[in-house]
Amino acid sequence: MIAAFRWTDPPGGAVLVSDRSGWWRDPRILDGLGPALAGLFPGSPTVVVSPEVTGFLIGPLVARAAGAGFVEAYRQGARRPIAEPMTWVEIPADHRGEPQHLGVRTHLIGTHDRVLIVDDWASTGAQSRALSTLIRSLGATVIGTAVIVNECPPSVDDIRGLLDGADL
Ligand SMILES: O=P(O)(O)OC[C@H]1O[C@H](OP(=O)(O)OP(=O)(O)O)[C@H](O)[C@@H]1O
Repeated sequence: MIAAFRWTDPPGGAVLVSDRSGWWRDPRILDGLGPALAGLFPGSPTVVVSPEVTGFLIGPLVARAAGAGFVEAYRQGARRPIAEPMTWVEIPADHRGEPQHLGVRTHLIGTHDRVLIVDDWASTGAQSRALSTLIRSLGATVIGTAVIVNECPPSVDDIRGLLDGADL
């Protein structure tokens, strides 16, 4: 996975950005991601929840491996309004320092659910923290957050990664 990852220097950009596309491009890595991420936490989730947009790629892979369903967590303002009733949570500042809201269709998560949050990357842990709050507000249990790269200090919530920031 390390060989398939690159830091890129976009034109006019002040900072390097991560190019994770090599992970999805490699059939062996793509095939292994779901089981590897599902294996970070013992126990059987009933549902995987992932934030837009890269989470929509990773989350279903993990759900398949875990025998769970998948629920999208949308970013407010990123698309046309969703017709069904939504439950939203505020993120005061994401890793870019900008506020945002994440929301799920309320009827898709209930008190019987054990939820695994999945994403490609945890930087500050803000999205994981906010999604945990949202899921608990619906009465469900949060198993933890599984990510490919975890840059958060060990003290930040229950986030587990396949790699940490130093690996890249
Ligand atoms: O731990 P945090 O500080 O909350 O940061 C983690 C988030 O940052 C990235 O999202 P990004 O905004 O780059 O969106 P993307 O999925 O569209 O790449 C990544 O996909 C996580 O969702």
